[in-house]
Amino acid sequence: MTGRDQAADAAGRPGLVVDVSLSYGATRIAAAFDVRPGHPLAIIGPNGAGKSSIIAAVAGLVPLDAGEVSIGSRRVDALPPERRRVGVVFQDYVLFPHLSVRDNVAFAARMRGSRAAARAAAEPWLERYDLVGLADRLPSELSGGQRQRAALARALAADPDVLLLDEPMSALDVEVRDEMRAELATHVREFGGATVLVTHSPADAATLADSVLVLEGGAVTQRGTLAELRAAPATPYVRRMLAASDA
Ligand SMILES: Nc1ncnc2c1ncn2[C@@H]1O[C@H](COP(=O)(O)OP(=O)(O)OP(=O)(O)O)[C@@H](O)[C@H]1O
Repeated sequence: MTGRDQAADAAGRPGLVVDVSLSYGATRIAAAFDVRPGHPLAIIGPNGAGKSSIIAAVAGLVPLDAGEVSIGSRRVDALPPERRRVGVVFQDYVLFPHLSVRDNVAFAARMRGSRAAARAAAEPWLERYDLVGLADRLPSELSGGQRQRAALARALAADPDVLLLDEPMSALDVEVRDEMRAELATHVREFGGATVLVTHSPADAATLADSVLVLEGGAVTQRGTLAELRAAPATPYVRRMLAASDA
């Protein structure tokens, strides 16, 4: 058994191993980390640190200069995004604007079968995410929190091995953020697979993740639990970031 197979949990969910480097012209971004199923990792860092790029690299949306992405014993970095079994929820949720909530959630199943079968497959996800009453609406007719739920339901309905959340809370009003954060934490726990979350907020990391990877200027500067970071911040940014929050 390889180390990667051992990263799978008792339910057989695979872990994620990432060791990637990529560049945009002179801007270089590199990170290596692993994520166990059921132990979400938060990537925190200042603007432009490369957090979204790492997420995009795992999802297959930007090309690598070098490195690997493996999910369990499957090496996926040469696969197109749709064959990686990675679900992504972006900052702005990117639901298909011309499709109803029902058809957004049914999207992955629709790629594999008929419209009727896909809509039937979407039904339990609509129920689970409290979207039944909203199923015939377009994304533009939803609130931010409802859009977040729909985007999560769409990502998870595809039965991904890995869930990537890029600033999932940032489009939400402060008033609903605490409630939505708790709701999202419940859904992430229910998913139970390897989950990576990009955030600027230690409060998000505290609620949604087990540990934190700090990315600064395209490189990893620290990894640990929030308590470990607080006990020994590796850089001035980590110190400032934690001081600015009471998470
Ligand atoms: N498509 C692109 N072409 C050129 N440069 C890019 C591209 N995408 C990102 N970059 C640059 O790469 C760096 C990392 O960007 P990235 O979006 O990954 O950072 P981030 O940590 O997610 O930032 P933020 O917190 O502001 O969202 C930035 O300097 C950015 O300008």
